[in-house]
Amino acid sequence: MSCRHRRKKSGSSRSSKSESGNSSSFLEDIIEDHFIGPKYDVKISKVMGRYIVARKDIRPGEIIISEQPLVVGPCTDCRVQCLGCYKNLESEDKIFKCSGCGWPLCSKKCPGRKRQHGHTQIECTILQECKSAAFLNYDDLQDVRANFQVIVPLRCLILKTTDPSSYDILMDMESHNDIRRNIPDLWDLNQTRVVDRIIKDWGLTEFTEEEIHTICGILEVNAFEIGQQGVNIRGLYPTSFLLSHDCVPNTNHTDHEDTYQLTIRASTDILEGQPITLSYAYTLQSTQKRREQLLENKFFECRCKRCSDPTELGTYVGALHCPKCDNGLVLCDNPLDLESPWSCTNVRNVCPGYSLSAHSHKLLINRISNEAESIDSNDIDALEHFLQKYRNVLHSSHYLCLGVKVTLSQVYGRIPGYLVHELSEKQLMRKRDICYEILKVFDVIEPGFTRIRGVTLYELHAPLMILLTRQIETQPLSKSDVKSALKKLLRYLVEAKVILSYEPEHSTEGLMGVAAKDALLQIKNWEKIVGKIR
Ligand SMILES: C[S@@+](CC[C@H](N)C(=O)[O-])C[C@H]1O[C@@H](n2cnc3c(N)ncnc32)[C@H](O)[C@@H]1O
Repeated sequence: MSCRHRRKKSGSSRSSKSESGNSSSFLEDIIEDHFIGPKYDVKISKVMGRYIVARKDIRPGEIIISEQPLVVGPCTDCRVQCLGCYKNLESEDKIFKCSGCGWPLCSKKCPGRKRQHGHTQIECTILQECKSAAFLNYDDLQDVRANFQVIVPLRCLILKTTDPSSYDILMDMESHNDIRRNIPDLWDLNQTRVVDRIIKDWGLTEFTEEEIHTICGILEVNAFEIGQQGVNIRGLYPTSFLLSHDCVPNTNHTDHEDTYQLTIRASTDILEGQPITLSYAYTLQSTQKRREQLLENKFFECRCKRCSDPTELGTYVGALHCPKCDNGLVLCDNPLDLESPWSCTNVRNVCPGYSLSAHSHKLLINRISNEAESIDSNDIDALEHFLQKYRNVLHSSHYLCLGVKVTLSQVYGRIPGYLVHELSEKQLMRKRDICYEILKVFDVIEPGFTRIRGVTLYELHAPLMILLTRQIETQPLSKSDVKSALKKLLRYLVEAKVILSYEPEHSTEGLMGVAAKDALLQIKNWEKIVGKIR
């Protein structure tokens, strides 16, 4: 959702613990259920509007909603892309243009041409008849990009005649027009880029300004960011928009690479009557950043448990080290107030007292954040240097450190000079320990069967396996020690395989799931030496 519902995407408390892990038998029991009728009830609250709750107890991994989109198309900040299949076209020497309407397509044979949720015949005819391509200046990609903002609103308007019942569902979604109308930057941009383009420039006078503004709001508040491998698209779904936000969500979602079918699964146990939630913001951010983003893009102030707690549920993902005393942590005095100062929480007789205004804190974090973002994600030395440089400023679980650690967990073992069998024992232990650190924090902020957990468990298996084999080579271990180490590995891999099997087949995560299956077979080979592992 435009900070759209993010694809970043628990099990019972049992299944969400990183160290104890899930029992593999529980995981292997999971079978895809064919669902009969909705698993949720719709409720209304004064604060949140409509939201959904579990109609019965729901288990981790269970599908709650799986549905086709009402509409799909380019994101507002997208690159110039094919209107049919959404392939990025900015690196092409020459952009191919649709022979009908003159808008960008990847080729004459684009699979998304004349296809629902691609470049339909009716869209092509409308864009052609209103001579819309005359407003595309191909010498200025920025200008073409800006024009793409009109595509999804136009697709929504087309539904009014082609599929009135879908249009009614869409128009029943929250637009927050009353709030957005009073944000001149936002409203005026929509007016010039979308409303005026459709009505004045293209002459589609059958639509009203209010109607188009409402659609812009509905998209900002309700659209999901979807698409695989750098594809930058958004979609509106008939039921999934009802999930309320929580900074510790209990679901995650995936979308199908061809059909854009959205599937929402429980990541934790959700008990009957409990709200079914997802996070509209990145979970790996501090309370200040998430709340700012939610206010700016979703128009509400989050007051969830995580936001209300200065320690963010004991994870310290926003904490700083005190520059004035040993071991002091600097936390926000009142996280529900964006203007609140930050102070050292050490007792008075230990710390002389340290405080930072909200403004100074923001400047500091933005500066460090820009530095982190400028690091090449394949440059292990630079990533490690960043962690060293800020070890006395940021808590080791600070989201900026953890973001770098997530990158490190995935590049150690994958890039030339650091391929997994080339790693020294120290580097293997580093990869292993980083994975444990990541799991520990995500077990709290994004618990259960989540993409990050699946990926991190997969990343963890390689250093554990190699460390074990190297250890066996240098100092003989007893059969039972080897067996218990393999048991742990097996548990991690089984869980990774289950979680990653939810991912689209050809996505990086989906392929990792296949690799996890192969790794499991290899562990099985050890049974010839140590006996049955399970
Ligand atoms: C995608 S819509 C969810 C459906 C919406 N409640 C409805 O009735 O159409 C997102 C909007 O729901 C409300 N909302 C969702 N989660 C919320 C939360 N945790 N606290 C306050 N408002 C929330 C906000 O108004 C937000 O802009």
